[in-house]
Amino acid sequence: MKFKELEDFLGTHFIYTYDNGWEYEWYAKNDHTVDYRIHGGMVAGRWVKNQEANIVKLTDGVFKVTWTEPTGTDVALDFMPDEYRMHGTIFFPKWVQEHPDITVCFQNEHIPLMEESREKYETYPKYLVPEFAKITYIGKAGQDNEDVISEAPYPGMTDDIRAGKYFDAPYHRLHK
Ligand SMILES: C=Cc1ccc(O)cc1
Repeated sequence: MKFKELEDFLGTHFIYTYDNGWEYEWYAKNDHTVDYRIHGGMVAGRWVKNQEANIVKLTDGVFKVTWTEPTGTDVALDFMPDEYRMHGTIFFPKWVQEHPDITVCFQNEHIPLMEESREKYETYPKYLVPEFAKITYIGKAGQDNEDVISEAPYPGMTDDIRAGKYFDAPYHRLHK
């Protein structure tokens, strides 16, 4: 199916691997909310639900997503799903680069720690990571589906999802 309007993009679940090897999983939960899990890279193991974001259509089939996190990390993503390509820029504060372990958690349960850490440690210079990525999976999860990102990442999870072993046909999580 071709993507054209924002409505086509909202409710879509993606897995992609950045050209630097970092693997991410990301869900356009609704027109102002995103969920994600990080499977590879500097902060592998981190996962987040209900991050407020700005999501727009740039032109037919091209979508831009931007947000700022409790850690002070800023993110800008551009999706070209029909080409199985996206581009992401992550703007990490210095402290996340120096202490990535602090951010590797289910962030929703540790918001005060993120806010304390961004005050306690240094912000600058920021560490910019601009990378293209290859989209390896596109799933039509529907909007506000709490099953899409509902547990911590585990080794082999993205292979299970791609193999159709993780979600049933109505896009609910199997083996709960
Ligand atoms: C820091 C979060 C984040 C989430 C998705 C993505 O592609 C890049 C960064």
